Amino acid sequence: MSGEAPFKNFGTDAIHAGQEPEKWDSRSVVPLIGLSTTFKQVSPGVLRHDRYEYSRGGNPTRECLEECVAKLENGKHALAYASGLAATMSMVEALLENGDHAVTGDDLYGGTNRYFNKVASKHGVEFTMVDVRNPDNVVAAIKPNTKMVWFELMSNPLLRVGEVKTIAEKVHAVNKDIVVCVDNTFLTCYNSRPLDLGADVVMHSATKYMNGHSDVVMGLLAMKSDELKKKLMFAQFAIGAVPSPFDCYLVNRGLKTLHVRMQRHGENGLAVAKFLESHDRVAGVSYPGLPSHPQHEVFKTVARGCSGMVVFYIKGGLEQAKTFLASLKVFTLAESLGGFESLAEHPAIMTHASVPEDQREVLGISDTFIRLSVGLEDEADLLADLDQALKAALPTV
Ligand SMILES: Cc1ncc(COP(=O)(O)O)c(C=O)c1O
Ligand SMILES: N[C@@H](CC[Se]C[C@H](N)C(=O)O)C(=O)O
Repeated sequence: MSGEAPFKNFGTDAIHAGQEPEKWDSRSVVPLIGLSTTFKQVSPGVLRHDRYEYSRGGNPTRECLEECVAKLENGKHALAYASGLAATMSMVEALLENGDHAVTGDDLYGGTNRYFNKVASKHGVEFTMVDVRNPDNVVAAIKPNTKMVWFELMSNPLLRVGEVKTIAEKVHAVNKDIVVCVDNTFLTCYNSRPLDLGADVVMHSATKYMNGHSDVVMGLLAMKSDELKKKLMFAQFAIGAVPSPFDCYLVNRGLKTLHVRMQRHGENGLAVAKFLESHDRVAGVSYPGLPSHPQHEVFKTVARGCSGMVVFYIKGGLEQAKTFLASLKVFTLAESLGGFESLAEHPAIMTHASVPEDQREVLGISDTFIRLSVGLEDEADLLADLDQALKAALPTV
């Protein structure tokens, strides 16, 4: 799978869409960083080209990024936010009211789970979490007041696959007004385009692969519908969880190499997954790009390739997991993912500590469960590092 040709013109669009030098009086080839918070009006309430008024509502550097993302997602519109969670919150604020209901995946990034169930629920929105591996579970959870379905295409942390096309078709057959939102942080539009598979909105924590350099926190939403864009743009302006022009500049720059980076992340991810699968200190590996993944065939229908996210269970217990993580030299023990550098972490203690313990137990986010974000380093160095750390954790098998 990994290595297949990307979507047509992907690299060219990543580099040129929304970046026209003619946008700027100076004909700048690289977009300028527009720091001004406010823009001179022609007369009260009349804006030049009907565009910028105040930077929360629109900013030229942010617009370059948003146009590029819309193109890469094969959407019509994209909106940028101060973080992935700010994008998620803006969706809920824009689409749900007190008394409304949403169906979500049960395997979600811990912070999304925390936001839905501990924050948004306080404002009268009800959430039902289901295992989206079976699309019928989503349909069965729909109520008359359901307004949104939300799941991760490749879930964090278990790397379960949400069958976007089937889920969107079945949900829309019940009620075409239910907004299906897919968090595609783990795969990106290089590997899958949920809008083309029937989703209404695609969401990213751009903090991860979309920026790819672990130096910006940002969220993105993309969509085809003008009506959804209008609602979401109003919420973006009215709530104000927007990114800085400098961060927009950086993510826009990161996108220019998305296709090159994702190709290598996919190659290294597959190599690591295969290596771990054959390692005698490893109890089990999950990587949707591997034929052994229970949803490998389904995965191939929703994605063209996989990323650098690999999860596995180490043999032994918590002590062995901790020793493994402490012994790594090329991989860094840290939260987050999708950057050029390889990271390793312990979801139960780190990224998913906010998921209630009973839920973690049901899902299998146990003491021996380890998540890797495989970066762009040389494959041989990554494999050697994993090997030495596994042997340090389990000197004998
Ligand atoms: C899959 C996924 N969605 C959403 C988020 C939230 O994004 P952010 O940290 O940019 O707010 C994260 C990580 O934080 C994530 O891993
Ligand atoms: N301690 C943070 C966890 C941040 Se996790 C960041 C990223 N989504 C990942 O999965 O690594 C918290 O929000 O509790």
